[in-house]
Amino acid sequence: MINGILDTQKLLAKLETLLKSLNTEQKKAVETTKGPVMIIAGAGSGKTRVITFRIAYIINKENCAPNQILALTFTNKAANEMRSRVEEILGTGSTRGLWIGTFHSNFARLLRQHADRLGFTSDYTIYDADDSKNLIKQIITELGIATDVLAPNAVQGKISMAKNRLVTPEQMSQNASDFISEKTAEVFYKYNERLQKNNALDFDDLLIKPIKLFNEHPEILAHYQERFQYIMIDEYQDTNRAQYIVAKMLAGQHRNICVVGDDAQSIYSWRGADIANILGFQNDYKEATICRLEENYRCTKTILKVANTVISNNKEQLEKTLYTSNETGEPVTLFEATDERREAEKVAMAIRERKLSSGNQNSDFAIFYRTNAQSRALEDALRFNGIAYRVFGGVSFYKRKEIKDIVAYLRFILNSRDEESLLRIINFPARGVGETSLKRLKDIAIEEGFSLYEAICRATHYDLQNRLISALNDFRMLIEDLREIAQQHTAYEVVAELLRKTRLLEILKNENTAEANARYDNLQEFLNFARQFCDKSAEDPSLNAFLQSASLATDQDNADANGNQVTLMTIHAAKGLEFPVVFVTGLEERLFPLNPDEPRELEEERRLFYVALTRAEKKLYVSFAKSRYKFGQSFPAKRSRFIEELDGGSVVTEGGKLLDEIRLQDAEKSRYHYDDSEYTSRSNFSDRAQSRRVAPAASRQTSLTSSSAKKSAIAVGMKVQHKIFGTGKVMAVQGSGDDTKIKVFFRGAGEKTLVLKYANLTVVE
Ligand SMILES: Nc1ncnc2c1ncn2[C@@H]1O[C@H](COP(=O)(O)OP(=O)(O)OP(=O)(O)O)[C@@H](O)[C@H]1O
Ligand SMILES: [Mg+2]
Repeated sequence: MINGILDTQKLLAKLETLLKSLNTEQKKAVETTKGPVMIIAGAGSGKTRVITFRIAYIINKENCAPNQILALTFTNKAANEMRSRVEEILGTGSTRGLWIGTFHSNFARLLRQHADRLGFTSDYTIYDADDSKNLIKQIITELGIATDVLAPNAVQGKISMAKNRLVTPEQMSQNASDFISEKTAEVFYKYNERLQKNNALDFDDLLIKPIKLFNEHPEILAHYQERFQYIMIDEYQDTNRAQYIVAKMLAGQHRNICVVGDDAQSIYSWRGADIANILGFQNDYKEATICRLEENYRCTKTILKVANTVISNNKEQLEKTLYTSNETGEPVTLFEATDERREAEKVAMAIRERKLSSGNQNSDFAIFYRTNAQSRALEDALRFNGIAYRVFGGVSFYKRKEIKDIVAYLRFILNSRDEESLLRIINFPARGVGETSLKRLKDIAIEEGFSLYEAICRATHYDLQNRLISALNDFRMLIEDLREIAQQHTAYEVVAELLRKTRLLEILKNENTAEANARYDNLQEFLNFARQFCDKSAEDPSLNAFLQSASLATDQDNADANGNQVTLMTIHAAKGLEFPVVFVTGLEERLFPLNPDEPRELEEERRLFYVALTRAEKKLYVSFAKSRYKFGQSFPAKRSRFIEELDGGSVVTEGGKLLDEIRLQDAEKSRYHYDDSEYTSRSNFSDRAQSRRVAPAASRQTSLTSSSAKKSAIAVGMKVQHKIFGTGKVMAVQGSGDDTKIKVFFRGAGEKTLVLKYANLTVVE
């Protein structure tokens, strides 16, 4: 007992210290727990920190059970961080039952409990964007329309947008005025029908089905309204209409809703995010307390100044003040490069230099780009310089073929109505169920009014080849066995058993090609994920929970999965994060801004630039190239208008120098075309790297692979490594034997002539 009291006192003292570490406005936001609260404030002003403290404060001071709090974050990673921060404050286990996560994961969980009310089972499958696109493509084909007339991508975009705006297929059809829009509405209708039939929900459904559920079953809404006494939403500027409505519904009773965001960081309007939600909040909750956070704790004065200067060019924004008491810091460095490879080299060199001069380590650096394709040249240069890095986004681990195949098995084990998954696995690994057999089975299913799987289970009743019947029987037994295992065992055990029974690992191992080996590794990695998941989620290590977490993994997840590596990501994925040193690359017209013609899009691009700049704590680099490869061809590029906006046109302001521009040196200009022939081989090199890419979650240590010195075999064009000068390319070889001299162009140190005998070079493969 005495211990308990002491603990309580200790905890109170801890909370008091924490509250003291907040500024007045932040403290007000934490302590105003009753009634609606809105914090719209600039980058790095502590919005996320306020939400985190608020959760701890409410659990402790308001004596609120964690399961009465709903906290909505933009990524799973942010949710995990918040949860562990609260546990640091209140102790291990103190957040048990807390509903914290993305809209998608919280509502996927809620829907699981009430899926039957909507005609789904709790084992429903979550279709990701690729699954949805495949289904849409199939439907378009079934309607007898060519996919170049009705492009699946475009249709998918329209359907998703409609869903997010709560537009039904019927409404879309009523508003349709031409062939394309009529057919889009028809596909939309059939797509929903097919999802229902497959017992599947897409990402958008996870947001809109709760609204349907609440509208049709007011008693369920009332239950959650009563339960969630406190609701908090981070990154509120990027919520869409459906998210806005569902939050409003849930807050209907207690009205204790706290939203934080920054209109200047709204970067998802292309996905339906609606800035009007901020204005709507004030209308819905006239009594709302508005908090203004004006001090930025993240950036140097210089970085904040350039970010503020840039964003002031936007017309549509709420008035805000943002200052910092941090040091002035270093000027922003601007690099100019001849092409994207040189740009990438400069980034890599700057990282190397900084590691020596400023004591930074790899994990201090982040490199941002506007589009995923840009990461290639950067990856190449980092690898060339022996700098370990990780790429987030791009082709995600879960989208790899072998992983999707395994996931399809797991989905189908739980949900035998999921025909998309069934089609993926029925002949994988090959069991002799070819296209013709499948067609025959589909016909039987239609004739008899069965699902495809029912037809498979009753194969013996039909006139089919014996070999086929036996293959289908084996398949059915495999599925039924695994289904039984899934009912009593953890996700890890199911995955392990699935791999064993299908002999997939063995098959890949025997194949022993580079590709098969990569797949083998990925499957092993997937098995590791399953194990980690089960260790982490002792509360619910079920297959269902594992699949949900795998389906909802975002680009940013596992961004902190240890390892001292440089981070590479798109700016969209960088939201909410911070790094000591940031590189914003590719500042070229029509790349960043991507589409400068449309004023509203230009403003969104500028907000994106603002997000990028404000991720930096100490040092910021921006760069552009004068030519860039696109579609296999080099195109001239023009310096982005955003560069001129960094310092408002003047290089020196009263605060000192803002921008340090490093222009092309003459030597660089003259070697502009020196090794264009090399491009092909280098891009092949990066192709290979691309295919070796592993998951955001899988570790991607890179290192320079070097063979032993092969002095005698040295030749022009080889890449070599020198102890002091780093890596370089052999430009010329003179003389022979002990007198052999070579001329090497080192990326960092320039051209050097060396006596081969003493140079102690290593050939880099
Ligand atoms: N009162 C404070 N004292 C010291 N550091 C603070 C304070 N408030 C916030 N910070 C620190 O400032 C940084 C930015 O905080 P946070 O990420 O919460 O800002 P934010 O407003 O959510 O930023 P963004 O708009 O980028 O999401 C963090 O490192 C945080 O720990
Ligand atoms: Mg934040």
